Amino acid sequence: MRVTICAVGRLRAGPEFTLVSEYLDRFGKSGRGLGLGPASVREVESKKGGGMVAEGKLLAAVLPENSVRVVLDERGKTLNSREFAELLRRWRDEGRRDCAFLIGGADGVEKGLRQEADIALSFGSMVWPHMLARVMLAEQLYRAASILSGSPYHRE
Ligand SMILES: C[S@@+](CC[C@H](N)C(=O)[O-])C[C@H]1O[C@@H](n2cnc3c(N)ncnc32)[C@H](O)[C@@H]1O
Repeated sequence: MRVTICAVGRLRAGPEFTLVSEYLDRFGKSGRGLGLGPASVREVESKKGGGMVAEGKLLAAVLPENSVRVVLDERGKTLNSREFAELLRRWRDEGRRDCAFLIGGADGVEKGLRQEADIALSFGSMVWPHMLARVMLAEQLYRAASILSGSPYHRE
């Protein structure tokens, strides 16, 4: 199952970019034998303004067809890392070819996209900058692949 992170905003070279690249690379390697990955990033930017609605249209345009959709949203459901890994495993076992994660901009993900998503996933009720949410997602993808492969990276 391929993973696509559809995100508002361009991540320039810097610590967040390095971390996202590193974790997604590790996810790709750990997930290969599990039928998970690779992961890629599709970034959108509304240069003419238009806020959340314009960003929503751009995000919808880059979503892979028939993908399972996960919106990252602080009001969403919190999962522990094993539960997140199980969710990925279930979608993979159901034969889903694509899983898309949506990360919004300063105003969040447009309402329609939030309502249509298969799940809204929260990293806690605090609001994080979108680039940190991207780093955390990339790390949790790698952690999920480590859990499913039985690697000792994840400990409880
Ligand atoms: C600066 S936040 C936007 C917050 C905005 N108030 C809202 O209503 O969504 C940018 C993006 O980062 C992600 N994000 C921030 N905090 C999050 C959290 N605690 N859990 C999940 N995603 C989060 C979401 O995708 C959000 O759209």
